[in-house]
Amino acid sequence: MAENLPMIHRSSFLLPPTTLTGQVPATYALIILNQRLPRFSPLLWDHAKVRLCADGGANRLFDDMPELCGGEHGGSGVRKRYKPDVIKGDMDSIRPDVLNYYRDLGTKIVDNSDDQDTTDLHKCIAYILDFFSDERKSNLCILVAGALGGRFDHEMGNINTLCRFSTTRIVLLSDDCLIQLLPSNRHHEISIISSVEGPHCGLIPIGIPCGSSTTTGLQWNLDNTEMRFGGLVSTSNIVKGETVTVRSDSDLLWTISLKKNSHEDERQTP
Ligand SMILES: Nc1ncnc2c1ncn2[C@@H]1O[C@H](COP(=O)(O)OP(=O)(O)OP(=O)(O)O)[C@@H](O)[C@H]1O
Ligand SMILES: Cc1ncc(C[n+]2csc(CCO)c2C)c(N)n1
Repeated sequence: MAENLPMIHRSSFLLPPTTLTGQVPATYALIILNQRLPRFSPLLWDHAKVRLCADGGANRLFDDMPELCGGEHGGSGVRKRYKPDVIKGDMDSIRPDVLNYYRDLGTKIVDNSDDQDTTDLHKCIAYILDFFSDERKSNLCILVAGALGGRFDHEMGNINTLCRFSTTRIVLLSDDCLIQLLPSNRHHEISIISSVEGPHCGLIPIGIPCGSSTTTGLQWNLDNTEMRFGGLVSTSNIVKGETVTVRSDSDLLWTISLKKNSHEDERQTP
């Protein structure tokens, strides 16, 4: 039964697509939020089969991508190359010039201004789940750029989205770290790509206390350990091996630091 097999996690989306020979690739979708674009956003873009901007995320794509691409083809060349498939949200943050620019390029605009009860990130995830067939959904991984840092209510809203869509693989990313949910109905094998991530990491129960968690591959492993807010949560832990394993009786957040300059290193080491 699938539940008995480990769920494998590997941050391959942080490596250039050309280096991923011999692996069955995930089907990636990218959502850009309204926060400064992480430096590796062009890489995430190249991995993605569908790219969405959540409302004001379109401003960030428009403003930040030319600079991130080193002004290679001038701002307008970069903007045309990085055309989102969809802009979706309640449209109270996107600038009119940005909306008109991408609409004229052919981006689909979905105005959900009538829905003031779910976040723009939630709306984008719902769109992606409708977009892919059941077969492709089984291999789907949604990358969310700009999900951390800045407003704490937004950060918590983004983490809540992981919990609302707990059966979908979603990775929240910032320049500094990534966060994903490890559902308790599976055990987990996290393959560490040490050129781009680690060593700092954390395992955090969310919503409810966690009665028992057991890990391998960390400096401070959990051994049938209870975690709860107000008691122990595993922060400032360190990855020790190539693989971290996690078993737990409640869902946990897994977070790992991302290395600065990792892509320069990657380019130097073929
Ligand atoms: N400072 C931030 N930190 C983390 N995520 C953010 C931040 N700002 C925006 N986001 C994310 O980007 C999405 C789109 O942002 P946008 O500013 O368009 O949202 P919004 O609904 O207009 O926000 P609000 O009306 O609360 O200011 C949000 O749904 C949220 O997921
Ligand atoms: C209890 C409660 N708190 C806050 C909001 C506000 N809100 C939550 S999501 C959203 C859309 C943001 O694009 C807005 C305005 C609400 N509806 N209900």
